[in-house]
Amino acid sequence: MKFFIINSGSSSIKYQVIEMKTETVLATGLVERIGEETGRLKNTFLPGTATQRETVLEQQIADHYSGMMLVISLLTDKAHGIIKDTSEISAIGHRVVHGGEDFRESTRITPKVIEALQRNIPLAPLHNPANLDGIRVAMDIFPTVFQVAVFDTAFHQTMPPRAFMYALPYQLYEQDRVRRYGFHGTSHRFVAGECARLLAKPLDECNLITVHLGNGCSMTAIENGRSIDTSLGMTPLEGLVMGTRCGDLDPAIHLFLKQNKGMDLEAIDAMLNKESGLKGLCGMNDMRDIHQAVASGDARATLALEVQTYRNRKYIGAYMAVLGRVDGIVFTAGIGENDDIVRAESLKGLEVFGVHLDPEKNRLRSKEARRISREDSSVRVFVIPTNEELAIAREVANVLRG
Ligand SMILES: Nc1ncnc2c1ncn2[C@@H]1O[C@H](COP(=O)(O)OP(=O)(O)O)[C@@H](O)[C@H]1O
Ligand SMILES: CC(=O)OP(=O)(O)O
Ligand SMILES: [Mg+2]
Repeated sequence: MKFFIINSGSSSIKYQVIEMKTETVLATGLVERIGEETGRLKNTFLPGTATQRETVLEQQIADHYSGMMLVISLLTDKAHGIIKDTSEISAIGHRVVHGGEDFRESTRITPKVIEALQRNIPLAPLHNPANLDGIRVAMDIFPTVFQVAVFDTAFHQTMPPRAFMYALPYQLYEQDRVRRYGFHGTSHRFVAGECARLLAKPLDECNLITVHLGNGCSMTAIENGRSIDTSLGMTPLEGLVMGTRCGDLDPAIHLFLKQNKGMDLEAIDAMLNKESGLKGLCGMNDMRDIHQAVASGDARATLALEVQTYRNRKYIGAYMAVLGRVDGIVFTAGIGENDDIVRAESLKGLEVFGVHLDPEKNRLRSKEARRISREDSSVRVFVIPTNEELAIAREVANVLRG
């Protein structure tokens, strides 16, 4: 049983083909720079095996439709492909970023669901149109295949109003659904499940803080297995310091920029999403580059690292206060899984709350889920690799089983 998992972003498409019986990845890839002069498709068949094969194509990719067509022709290539016929795909799973308040669970895609996604476009103008494009293309090419939407927002639908309401005029919530939704839910849910296994405790008895630090960053307070607060907001801009996104900000800065810098709201929004965060502070948004710069004495890179890890620490402290008892803190995603310095800095000073990192375990490089706190740490700390694609595939299997 093969599933095709699609994560269609504003200018990229990530995908995987997974054999579900063994949860083996048959193909994984990324289409980038869609709509630019030269697009790029990188595909890997049988990643991590002795017979791994990589293909890179560089050519113009006008839109998501052409991107998907290119992917499918590669996957079904007579000589090298891993799918002989599109009918071999049993189901397709789509990452959909914003489900609004309409979706608490993953759902089979029907015309009604597509309508609801369209209604939610104003809540996620950058993400949902691209997700819808991915769905439309897949529907055209695989018209008879079962398709499922898996929402970034679904896991956070258990937040209580005190956590999801903004202190704004109530009508904005009532009429326009202005509230915190939270994102990366598929990842937070996945690592929470893995953490419960490491703690040898049922998930619904676990209190956790999950820290997803990738390009986008977010943190979630999980009480008895359910999300009760999270750092991203109505859009994926609030909270932690991200690669290019600012996170928390005084909203009056908008007015200041308009009045003093002559910027319009669109320019301000673009700056906060694409030119801020680590990149805004030091000109680099890849944490590996930032560490190199820090090592060679770059003061702004050092500042960027400090601002990010200080914000992380503040949120961890806040979520400890919200949860009371914390069984585990989990680091995940590109930075969370690989960066021992960010982890150590983010937990600095929390010893007083029972968080004791084991410096050696923290430094150890590994692709495995592991504990990095000392034996006597009352709050255990873990590094757990996230796998959003596998999590989506498992959700698809659930929906398929009904
Ligand atoms: N070995 C590493 N050390 C530190 N940071 C890393 C390492 N590998 C990847 N990263 C960071 O992870 C980020 C990407 O994380 P990822 O979870 O793949 O993001 P996304 O899926 O949002 O694109 C990169 O920007 C980079 O800063
Ligand atoms: C919603 C979001 O922030 O996603 P990503 O981290 O993939 O940009
Ligand atoms: Mg990611």
